[in-house]
Amino acid sequence: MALCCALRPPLALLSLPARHRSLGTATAAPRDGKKKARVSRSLPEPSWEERTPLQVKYESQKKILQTLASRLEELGIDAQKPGGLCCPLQPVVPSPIINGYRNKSTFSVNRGPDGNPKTVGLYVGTGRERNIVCVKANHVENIPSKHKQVAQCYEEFICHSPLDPCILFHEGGHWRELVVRTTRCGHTMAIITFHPQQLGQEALATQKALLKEFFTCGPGAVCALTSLYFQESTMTRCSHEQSPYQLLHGAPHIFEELHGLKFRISPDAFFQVNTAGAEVLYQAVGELCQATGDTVLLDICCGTGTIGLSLAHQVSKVIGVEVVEKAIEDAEWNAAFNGEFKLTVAKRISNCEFHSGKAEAVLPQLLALWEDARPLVAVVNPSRAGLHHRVVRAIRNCRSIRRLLYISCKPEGEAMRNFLELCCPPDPQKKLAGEPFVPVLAIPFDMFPHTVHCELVLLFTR
Ligand SMILES: C[S@@+](CC[C@H](N)C(=O)[O-])C[C@H]1O[C@@H](n2cnc3c(N)ncnc32)[C@H](O)[C@@H]1O
Repeated sequence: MALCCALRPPLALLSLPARHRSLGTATAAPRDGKKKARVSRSLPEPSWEERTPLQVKYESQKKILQTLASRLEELGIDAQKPGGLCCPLQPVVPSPIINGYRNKSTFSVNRGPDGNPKTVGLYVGTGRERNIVCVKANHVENIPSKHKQVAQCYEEFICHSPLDPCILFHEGGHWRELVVRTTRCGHTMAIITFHPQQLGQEALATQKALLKEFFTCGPGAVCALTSLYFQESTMTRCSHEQSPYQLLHGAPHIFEELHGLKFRISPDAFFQVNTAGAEVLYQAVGELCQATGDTVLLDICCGTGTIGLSLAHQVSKVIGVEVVEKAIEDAEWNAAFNGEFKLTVAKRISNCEFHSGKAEAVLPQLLALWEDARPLVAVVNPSRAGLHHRVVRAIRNCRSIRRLLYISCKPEGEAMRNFLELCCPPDPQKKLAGEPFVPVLAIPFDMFPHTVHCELVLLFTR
């Protein structure tokens, strides 16, 4: 069982291991242990409370760049820069919003500290210690009050339902997760996951009707949902293709504004969880791309097309690739809508194409068409699983790509493997033939205040 990331933050920060509690902010740590020990002796180590979370985050990003530098050295690449980092690390860019910034929250249904098995909230504890409980999210600072209100109403609904919560699939029960998504224009989407177990169509229809009634004319109407979805699911997670999101009430999409553009968002489409933070991030990505009028921008793992569409006016063409079909439909709609109505942008958005499918399947053929063409800049923003090795190979072997921005919320994980494959010497066995990339700049963004996590942008050139 995974801990909900909305609750991880304060707990995780407080329990940071001692190795994360070294000194320093904007300057890199000395490379030799001796010097480091001298620094530690001469200055008392500040407690976590004495340091800002941004300093804590800076330290952890620094360690990631130090790890990358040593791994590259092991491959025979002279990568160590001052402080043992693989490239300069800029200070963490703060989020414009600190509290209540989340536009999406996922609430579980499970036993609370009082024993109530119909508690809607967030998990605390660990599976290994068998001490997981579900606690209400009322005091969690990064979740907005609207999300808490919908969670409270859902709890009220399931508490009055004769059906059981589904805690362990094989033990039966029905009521599962609630996802709440909101936008700055006041839209609220709720998605309820339900385990059908042995229920027939008629019984399912009854539950859906009760849910709709509760949220449209019952006590849940205070939430003023603009979309209410229901998904039957017998697995931990189901895509729309595996089990469709069923619209019970309202509009099929919510809409968000970002950099003056309007974005349509489907229930299963990714959107950065901190919209104001995303604006800051995309602005910086635009600057780091150094695009000229004839640049072609590859937006790999593009979601609803936010990065490509934000930068479309700077480049000759945007090519987006994304695995979630509904997100690609959103991206196409977003391109068309903003192209048609946003005549104020310097160039109308008519230069974007989006491809649906796994990047590892789509990209190799796509890049073959662009080899030796105009300058290509690649922006990759994969999920935590990182890029498939075929994607790295296709990028690496496409000579026109001289500049690559890797955006990652977990650079210490699978992304590290990608960094090494991008930068290692040519390796015929792995079919990594092109010139290696070199990391030249790292900028962390505080996309997730109240947590230990950052969004890291790593710029590579060759
Ligand atoms: C962190 S999100 C970034 C989305 C987008 N760049 C943004 O800023 O909104 C990662 C995206 O990668 C997509 N994705 C995951 N695996 C993929 C794959 N194998 N091929 C293409 N897209 C993938 C996910 O569906 C998700 O939309």
